[in-house]
Amino acid sequence: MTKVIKNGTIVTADLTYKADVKIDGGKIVEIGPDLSGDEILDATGCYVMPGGIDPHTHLEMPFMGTYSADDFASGTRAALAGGTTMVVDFCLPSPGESLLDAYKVWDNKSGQAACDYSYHMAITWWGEQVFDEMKVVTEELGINTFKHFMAYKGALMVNDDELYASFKRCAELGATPLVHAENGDVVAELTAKLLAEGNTGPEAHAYSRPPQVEGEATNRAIMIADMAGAPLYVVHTSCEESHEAIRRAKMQGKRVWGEPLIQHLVLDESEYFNEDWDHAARRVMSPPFRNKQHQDSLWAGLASGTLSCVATDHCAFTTEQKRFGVGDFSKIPNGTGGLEDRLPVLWTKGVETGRITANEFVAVTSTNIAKILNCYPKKGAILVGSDADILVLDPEKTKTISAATQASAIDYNVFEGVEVKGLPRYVLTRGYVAVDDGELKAKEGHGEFVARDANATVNTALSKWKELSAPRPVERTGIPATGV
Ligand SMILES: NC(=O)NCCC(=O)O
Ligand SMILES: [Zn+2]
Ligand SMILES: [Zn+2]
Repeated sequence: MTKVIKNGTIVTADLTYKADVKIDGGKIVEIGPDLSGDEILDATGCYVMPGGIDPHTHLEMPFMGTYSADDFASGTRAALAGGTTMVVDFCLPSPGESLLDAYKVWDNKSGQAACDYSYHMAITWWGEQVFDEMKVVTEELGINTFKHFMAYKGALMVNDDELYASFKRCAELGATPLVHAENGDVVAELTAKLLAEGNTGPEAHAYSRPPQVEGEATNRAIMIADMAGAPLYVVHTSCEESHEAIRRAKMQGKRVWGEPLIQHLVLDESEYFNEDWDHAARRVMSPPFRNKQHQDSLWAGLASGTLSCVATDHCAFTTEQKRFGVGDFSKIPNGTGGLEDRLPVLWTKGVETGRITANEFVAVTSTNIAKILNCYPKKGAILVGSDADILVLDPEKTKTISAATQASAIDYNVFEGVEVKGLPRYVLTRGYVAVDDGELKAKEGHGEFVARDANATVNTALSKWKELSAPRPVERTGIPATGV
C-alpha cells in the first residue's frame, strides 16, 4: 500500500521546494508534483523534512547507582512524539567488561524500540581485549563510533594514554572517536573542596564544572586525535571555551565536530539557584547549564557551521532518583530529558527567531548527523531510495510543554511551561505513521537497528593524508663515516 504526503513544502538541508512524496515499503519511491497513492497525508501549510536523528541518548542506562528512567519503549515513544525518528544510544561496558557483552545487553533492551536506532560503543577501560574487540564491533556489529569519558573519575573516565591508544585504533579501523570532554581530575578536586566547605546543594554541581574544565579537555582531545590521525566528535559542547577549541581546530583543517544540546542552548545556570532543591537537582547534568554568553556562542556556532549537530543527551531520572543526592550534590544522578522537545524547542527558539534557517534546522537535527555517523542518505534525507523517516511539521501548531502530557516516563520536564510553535502533524518511521494528525500511535518493537559502516569518506581521506604526511627518514647521500 502506497502513501503520499501531498501539498507540503519539502525542506532539506540545502533546498526548499514544493512537491509531493510517495512512499512504498518503508522507502521514499517518488518525489514530484501531483502524485497519487492509496493513502493521502495532507501537508497543506506544512514543511516536509527528514525525521530528526538524536545522536546522543542514554536509555535505561546504568549510571551513578541507578538506571535512567526512560527505556527504549518510552524513550523512542517520546522521540516520535517530537518528530525524532532515529536515536543513537551508547553501549556501556563496565570497566573490565567485554565490549561484546555490553552490545548483547543493549541488543536485548532495544527490541522495544518504536523508531530506528543505532549504537555508539563506550571505551571505559583499555587492554588487549578492548583493542581486539573494537575490530569486531566495527566490522561485524555495524558500530563505527567509540565514546570516551574524560570525566567521571573512578567510574567511566579514561586517561590520556588510553585515549591515545583508542583513538589510534579508531584511525586504523576507520572509526570515529567521541569524547565527553571535561577534565575529570580537576572536577574531582573541585568537588571534594566544595563539599568540604559545605557547598552540598545542586548549585555546587555547576561550581564544580566550570567552562575551563570543558575547554581544556576539548582542546586536549582534539590534539590527541590529531596525533592519532583520527577525526573527533565532541558531545554536549556547552561553552565558548570548548567551542573555541573546536572552531580553531576546524579552521586548521582538523576533522572535528561539536554537538550542543538543546538544553544548553535554551536553559541557563540560574536554574541551579532556584530555592526549590528538586527544581535545581532535576537540572543537574554534565556539563552544567551555562550563562547567556555561552548560549550565544553555541547559537553562533550553529549558524556559522562551526558546530554541527543538536542533540539531547536524553538521560532522564525521576525526582526520587535525583534525591539520592540530598546533602551531597555529587550523588545526584547526572542527566536530563529532552527527546520529545528537541525539535519543537529548536524550531521555536531557532527558526522562529531567525537565529537559524529552516534548512540549517534540518542540517543540525538530521542531515549532518547522518553524514557524520555514516548512515546518509538512508537516514537524514528526503530522496528517492531513502528510508521514509519523515517529519511533517506544522509551523502554526502550538503547545505549552508540560510533564503532564509528555511521553517520557519521568515526573517533570526541564522545559515545563515553554511555549512552542512548530509541531508534528505527521511523523513517519520507515513509512509507518507514528504521529497521525497530531495523535501519537507509536508501535513498540517497530524500530530496527541501523548498522553503520566504518571508513566514511572523511575517515578515508584523513588516513590517506596522515599516511602521506607521516614522518619518514630523509634519503641522504654523503653520510659521513661514523667517528671512532
Ligand atoms: N550528561 C549527563 O549528565 N549524563 C549522561 C551521561 C553523560 O553523557 O555524561
Ligand atoms: Zn557525557
Ligand atoms: Zn551522554
